[in-house]
Amino acid sequence: MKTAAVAINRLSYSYAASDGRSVLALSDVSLVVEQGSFVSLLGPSGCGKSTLLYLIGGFLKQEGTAIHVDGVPVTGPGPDRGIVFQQFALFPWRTVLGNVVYGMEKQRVPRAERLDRAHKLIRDVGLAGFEASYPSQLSGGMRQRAAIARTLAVDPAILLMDEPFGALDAQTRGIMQEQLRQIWQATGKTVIFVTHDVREAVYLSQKVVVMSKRPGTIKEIIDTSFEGSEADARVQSAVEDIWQQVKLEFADAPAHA
Ligand SMILES: Nc1ncnc2c1ncn2[C@@H]1O[C@H](COP(=O)(O)OP(=O)(O)OP(=O)(O)O)[C@@H](O)[C@H]1O
Repeated sequence: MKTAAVAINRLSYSYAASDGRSVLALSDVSLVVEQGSFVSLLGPSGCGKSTLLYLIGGFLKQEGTAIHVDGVPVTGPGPDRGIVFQQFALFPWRTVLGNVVYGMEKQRVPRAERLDRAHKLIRDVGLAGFEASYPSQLSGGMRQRAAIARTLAVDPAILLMDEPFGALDAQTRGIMQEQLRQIWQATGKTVIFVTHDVREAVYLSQKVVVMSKRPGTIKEIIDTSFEGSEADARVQSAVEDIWQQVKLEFADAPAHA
């Protein structure tokens, strides 16, 4: 049996709003993400998808021990969890190569090894030839590839992705989805992927977690690991089913606070 990379047990989370009240963003969320699996979080705007991702990443603090990564309670960020944001979080003053080696410098990986690893990753994400370019000289898709390479460079066991392709045009997005799928299959990393796009979620993931409107709860977890000759038809029918679920939540979701 696969072991749980992430186990969440009855997690609730509130933000302190500026008027002193608190905003309940997540309510009683329980979820197991198995090691090496690809799970998408889907739900209406403001339902707490990013909040859940940041809590798993340890970037938001929570009291208690509702989240475990490999059996250890999350108390803060760690090198076992890498995050990719929608807006390409690259250092503008560093080249592509400089960005990709950054985390390895912090980890004191020897220079020759970090350059080797960086060059390989840059090739893997299709950026060979752009090592010396600065982020401002790259297209959106290229920047996001560089950001993915930078996150992969420190070899996190778990990749947390917050709408990583949300800002890309449809064609680039399709190419990036295919590349991510290949990276996932080649590396066996656990991926938790936030998206608004039902088709993207079904295409990429083994499981789609549908969340309710705020306060976010888990409405349904749908198995989408289709293989074989029926796969295409089953993807299509899963997209339609999940879309129906999500539509109900979107229909009466409050405006994003
Ligand atoms: N710093 C904050 N202070 C107060 N409330 C917040 C804060 N950050 C988020 N929220 C609220 O918490 C709820 C969940 O936000 P979150 O960004 O996790 O939702 P989301 O599902 O990722 O939304 P989207 O799909 O629009 O990105 C929202 O109602 C939001 O307004």
